[in-house]
Amino acid sequence: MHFTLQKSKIAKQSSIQITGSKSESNRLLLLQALYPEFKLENVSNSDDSNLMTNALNSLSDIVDIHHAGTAMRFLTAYFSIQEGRTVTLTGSKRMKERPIEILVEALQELGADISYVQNEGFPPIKIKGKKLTKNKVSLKANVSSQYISALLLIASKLENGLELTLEGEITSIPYINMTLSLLDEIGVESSFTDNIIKIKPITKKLNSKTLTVESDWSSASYYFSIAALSDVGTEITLTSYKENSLQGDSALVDIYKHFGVVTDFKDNAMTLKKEASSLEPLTLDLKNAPDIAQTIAVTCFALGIPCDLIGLHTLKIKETDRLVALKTEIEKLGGKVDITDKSLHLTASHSINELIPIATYNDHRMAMAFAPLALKTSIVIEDAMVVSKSYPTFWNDLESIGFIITE
Ligand SMILES: O=C(O)C1=C[C@@H](OP(=O)(O)O)[C@@H](O)[C@H](O)C1
Ligand SMILES: C=C(OP(=O)(O)O)C(=O)O
Repeated sequence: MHFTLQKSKIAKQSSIQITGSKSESNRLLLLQALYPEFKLENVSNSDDSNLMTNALNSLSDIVDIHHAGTAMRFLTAYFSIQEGRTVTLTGSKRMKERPIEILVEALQELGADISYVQNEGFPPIKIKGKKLTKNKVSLKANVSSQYISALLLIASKLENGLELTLEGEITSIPYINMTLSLLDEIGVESSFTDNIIKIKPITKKLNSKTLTVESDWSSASYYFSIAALSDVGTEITLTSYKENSLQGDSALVDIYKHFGVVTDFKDNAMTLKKEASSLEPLTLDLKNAPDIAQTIAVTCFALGIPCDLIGLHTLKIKETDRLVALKTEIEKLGGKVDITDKSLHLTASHSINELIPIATYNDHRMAMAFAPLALKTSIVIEDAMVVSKSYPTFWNDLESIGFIITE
């Protein structure tokens, strides 16, 4: 379904409630399956978190996690330790192109029984759950942090815990720290020094408690972009956010100062306020926050700000090759983009072509990142419902603040 977004103007003051972080939810859902003694509040309503919940509750021997990358990686580790159970873990066409070999090899080294059903190194995989007795493994850390988080999430259930050596430059580190912080919150001890992570095994029942998931910062990024493109004085309040977040995408607060967006935290909410700003070029390394690259590139394009985004080496193995997708769609709209396999350079442009259909490539973040452009010109978003992967109520929320959207 294509959505047309008429050139819109948003309310001077508005408020939005986004549900819990998809990343935190998918970790905590898995941990809850391992340790049923704790409860969760503000769990993400995303497709990916629903798929995670269903997969953890499923008794079927085939589990299909569609486009959900974290679910694919985390469940590979989870099913590896479900003794006596055999599961084939599969996903969408794109998921079958997203590499999983580094994680599979690490689990195999720990003793897991995993085999490839179609192509070596990629889903679908067949996992025969068993007790893993080894506790030391090394893996490449520069491809996806999700492999590392997957191992950490099951580590406290291994009889000797886990000692993980990370080889090479570590990518997306905040996501690894998020995993360790959540483990700490439920009572699992760990250490992370230099490139070695150690997790202690848990032998007794954990203390029961309720954990409240903080709202999703990657979803919040679209409101930072909307604020940046709005009139000076516009305020958007987003609830259930804290200043000291576990989510690396909270770097948005500093990054969007460049675009005149000032963030105030009060009573469990943050208010984004647009102030006057200049059009200085922007250079950013996003290796710690890859999911906000599309949002930032489109903000720059909309404001006519040139930018150099580096540290984007993980983007080509996400829901689509996000570097190619960004270049293709921004250029359709009249921009000029140069990419390598890990960077994007945007040349400042001074106009945006109207009503060009923007392709979304089964990537929720393509649809959401381009939507704020409607504050500058009328746009068309193809397959607009892709947003449900992480933010199912995105379009309703945009309408509630003044966007005019028609099918
Ligand atoms: O662990 C996580 O929850 C995630 C880690 C990141 O992936 P990479 O480590 O592959 O960059 C991020 O892009 C993804 O959306 C969520
Ligand atoms: C990359 C993402 O998700 P995943 O890897 O979990 O599919 C994302 O949400 O931007």
